[in-house]
Amino acid sequence: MSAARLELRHLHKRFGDLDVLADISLSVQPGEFVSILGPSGAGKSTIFKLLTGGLRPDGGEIFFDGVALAEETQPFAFMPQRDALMPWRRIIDNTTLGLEVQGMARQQARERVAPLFAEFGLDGFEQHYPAQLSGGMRQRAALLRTVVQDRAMLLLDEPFGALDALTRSGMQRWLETMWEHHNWTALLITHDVREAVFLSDRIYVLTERPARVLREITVPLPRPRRDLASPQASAIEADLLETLLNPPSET
Ligand SMILES: Nc1ncnc2c1ncn2[C@@H]1O[C@H](COP(=O)(O)OP(=O)(O)OP(=O)(O)O)[C@@H](O)[C@H]1O
Repeated sequence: MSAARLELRHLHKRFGDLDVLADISLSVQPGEFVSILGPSGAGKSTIFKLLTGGLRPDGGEIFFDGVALAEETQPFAFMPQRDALMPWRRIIDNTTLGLEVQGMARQQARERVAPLFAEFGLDGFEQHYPAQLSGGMRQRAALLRTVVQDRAMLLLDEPFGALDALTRSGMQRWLETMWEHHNWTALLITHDVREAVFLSDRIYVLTERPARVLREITVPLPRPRRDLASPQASAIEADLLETLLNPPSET
């Protein structure tokens, strides 16, 4: 079998006396949508910080396309929990930010992002400021800024956590369509069980801190997943919820 796009082997991280990640091993195949589901404070965002270079692990290894991840390489496009748009920059100039940081001239970056505005539901809002957009539109702008950097893998940290339930459902459908269309490889952090079932090919369930992988499940539902009320989807959701609420006790 060819190498996973991303593989974490026995990652371990502590902050002083606080053991946050006890033992995290997981993998993501090219083109796969994988979620990490876990209780609040378990250490999910810490995993992303280890990937994006903000933190170093105390133990374990990270492989990308079969090669140990080097500090100077950054194959990830990362979208944080909050949209993190700059309020004083127009939407077009917010979406070019990642490219500009990489050294691309603003005009060239604008030419790169402009054709994508329609697909991201932002057509006509290029010259608006973030405060003039809805929450869902801001998240789509943040995702546009993230994906336009053309990195090999997307890291999404609860991208829809701050949205109301209806907007969130619409965004999940939209993201699934975009993921299928663009063939992205994605790793999503969420504590929304239904969101994980809706979007994922596979789900890793973490224990409470210090986090370990409690379960790994495959979601065999056909796509597009329009019918989350189906008995099969409901059964997976109920099973995951039960695991989170009543985790098997440690031996
Ligand atoms: N730089 C840091 N220094 C010290 N402690 C930290 C640091 N970063 C995170 N922590 C602690 O590590 C634990 C895990 O934090 P983390 O943000 O990874 O959790 P999470 O699972 O993403 O939480 P949530 O789902 O609520 O966003 C928390 O107890 C947090 O206080």
